[in-house]
Amino acid sequence: MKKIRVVVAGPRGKMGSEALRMISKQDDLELVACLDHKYEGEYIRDFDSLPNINARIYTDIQKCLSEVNADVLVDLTTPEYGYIHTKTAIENGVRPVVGTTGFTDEQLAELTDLAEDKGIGVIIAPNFALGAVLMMQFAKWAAKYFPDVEIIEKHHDNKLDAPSGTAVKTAQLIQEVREQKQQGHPNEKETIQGARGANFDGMRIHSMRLPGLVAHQEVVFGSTGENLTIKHDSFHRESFMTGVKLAIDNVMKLNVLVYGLENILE
Ligand SMILES: NC(=O)C1=CN([C@@H]2O[C@H](COP(=O)(O)OP(=O)(O)OC[C@H]3O[C@@H](n4cnc5c(N)ncnc54)[C@H](O)[C@@H]3O)[C@@H](O)[C@H]2O)C=CC1
Ligand SMILES: O=C(O)C1=N[C@H](C(=O)O)C[C@H](O)C1
Repeated sequence: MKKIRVVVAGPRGKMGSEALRMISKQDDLELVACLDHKYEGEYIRDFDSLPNINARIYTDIQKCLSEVNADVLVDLTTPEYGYIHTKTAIENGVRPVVGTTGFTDEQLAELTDLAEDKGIGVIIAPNFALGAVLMMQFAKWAAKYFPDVEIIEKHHDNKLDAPSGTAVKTAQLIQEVREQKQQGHPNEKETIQGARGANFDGMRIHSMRLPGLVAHQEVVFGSTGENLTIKHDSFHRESFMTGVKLAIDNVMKLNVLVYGLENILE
C-alpha cells in the first residue's frame, strides 16, 4: 500500500500534537517531516510529549518541501503563518489540509484562485469535528424558518482569532438562506462599545474566552413564543481528528480548494 506522505506544521501545539498522535496510529499515513518556528534539525521522537516518530523538524518551509517529497501539508499554526504555509504548499504542488482559522476573505479568495490555477486539491476546514459540521448544517436549515439568530462561541483563552472560524462559517451558511434582516430594536444603542457583539450581515456573534473551555458554540434562534438552540461542544481535541484524517484522504482526490468539511461528507 502506498502511504500518504504528510508534513505537519505546528507539531508542538495543542492540535498539532494531537494530529501527530492520530497519524502515528494510521497504516496508510506517514509523517515525513514537521514545520516549526524553532528546533531546526531536531526530531519529533526526541520530545517526551510527542509520539516516537522519526520525523525531522524544519523551520524553512521551502527547504522542507524541496527535501521531503510530501503529498499533504497539515497546517495547525497561526493565521499569519497558516496562510503563508498554505500558499507555499500549493505553489510547490503539495496539497494543504488547513485547520488554522482567522484567514481573511481576501486570503481565502486568493488561495482558491491559486489552487484552481495549479489544479491542486486544498481543504480548509474551520472545524474538523463531525458534530460541529452537523451543528452548522442544522443551523443553516433552521435559519430558513427563523431569521432572528445570534451565535455564541466559547473558547479557551489562548485563542488568537475572534470570532472563531466556526462562528464565521456558521454565519456564512446562515446568510445563504436567511432573509436579510437587521435584528433587535431599530433604535438600539450600545452604552458600552461591543455590548451587542460583532455584526455579521445583521446577525450578532458573541465570543467568550475563558480558561477551562475547549471549543463550544450555541446558535440561538428566536421567534414568537419560542426559542431554538443548536449547541455543540468539543471537550477534547481528539474530537477533531476523524475530520483531519477524512480531509487528508479526500484532498488527494480533489483539484480545487474546498472550504468546509461538509463539502466532502457523503
Ligand atoms: N479546524 C479545526 O477543527 C480546529 C482549528 N483550530 C485552529 O488551529 C490553530 C492551532 O490551534 P492550537 O493547536 O490550539 O494552537 P497552539 O497555540 O496550541 O499551537 C499552534 C502551534 O503553531 C506553532 N507555530 C507558530 N508559528 C509557527 C510557524 N511559523 N511555523 C510552524 N509552527 C508555528 C506554535 O509553536 C504552536 O506550537 C488555530 O488557528 C486554531 O484556531 C483549533 C482547533 C480545531
Ligand atoms: O482555536 C480553537 O481551539 C478552535 N478553533 C476553530 C475555530 O476557530 O472555530 C475550531 C474550534 O472551534 C477550536
